[in-house]
Amino acid sequence: MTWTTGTEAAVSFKGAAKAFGAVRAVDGVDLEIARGETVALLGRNGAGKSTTISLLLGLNEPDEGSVALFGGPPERAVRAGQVGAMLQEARPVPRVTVRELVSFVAGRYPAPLPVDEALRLAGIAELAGRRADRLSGGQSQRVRFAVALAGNPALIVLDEPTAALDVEARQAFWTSMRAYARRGHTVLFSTHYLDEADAHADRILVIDRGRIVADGTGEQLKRSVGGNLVSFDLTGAGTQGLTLLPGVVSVEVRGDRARLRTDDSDATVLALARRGSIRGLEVTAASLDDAFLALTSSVPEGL
Ligand SMILES: Nc1ncnc2c1ncn2[C@@H]1O[C@H](COP(=O)(O)OP(=O)(O)OP(=O)(O)O)[C@@H](O)[C@H]1O
Repeated sequence: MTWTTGTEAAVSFKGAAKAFGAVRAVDGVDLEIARGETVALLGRNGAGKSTTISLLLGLNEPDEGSVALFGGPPERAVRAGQVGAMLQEARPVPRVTVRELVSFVAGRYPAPLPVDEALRLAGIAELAGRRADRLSGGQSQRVRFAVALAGNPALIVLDEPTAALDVEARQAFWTSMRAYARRGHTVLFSTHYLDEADAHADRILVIDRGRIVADGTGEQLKRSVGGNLVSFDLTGAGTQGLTLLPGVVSVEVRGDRARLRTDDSDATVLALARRGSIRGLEVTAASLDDAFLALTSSVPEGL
């Protein structure tokens, strides 16, 4: 079957949209993810990450547009064992051990990983004999990761995979995920954590109100919103004309402090000096957090 070994994108969305009543959870997404990429889907609560993932897995049908995995319908790729998923809500399976659970899932795929390898990769070798329904939240999460890996799928989709993990487990998780990605597999994970997206993805997709509002590396996203932030005390002076200063991309005022996003901080600072506005002056590089806040709206849907 050529479509399993072809060169089509691992993931392809064309104008995909999905609404729940008046809420356009996914609002016209065009997206291609190449085989072997590790991609983070970053967005606030309710931005549309889980809905995008459910369209991708064929759990929901788009109202408009189309979604394809490896050049075919998602259900076909899922049935062919090309996709492994770790979703947010999953009920533990009662009365089976972790090894039995992972073996059962592996057995449903055409070319699974050896069960011990899946357990080891997910960092839960020592939990193999434990009952899967008697684990802590973090342990259960790692079991779900092992379940997602068990079939050795070409594409693995992880919805907020580190949400319940402590710092150590989180690090161990990312080490495992990177090891899996290095085998040439495609990984898509959603997260609220900018640092995780920056550290562990080749590419970050920022989603806001169901739309992809930015697509690039962490560095590219930082640059796209203006490289530096210049802040200073207003000390009663007005904010008039700040947006017109050289280099300034945006102006934000918090209390008595102004923050200018600028793509030419030297020119901005010189112009501020000419205005006499240099009290408490500070120039910092824009962080991914700044980029994220600039790219996404702070007003919840519907307001
Ligand atoms: N089954 C549903 N019925 C009605 N509305 C829904 C449903 N699923 C999602 N929504 C709405 O669609 C929007 C996007 O939700 P989604 O769960 O995709 O966001 P998310 O980015 O995954 O959020 P979170 O980070 O909180 O998990 C939200 O406004 C949500 O309330």
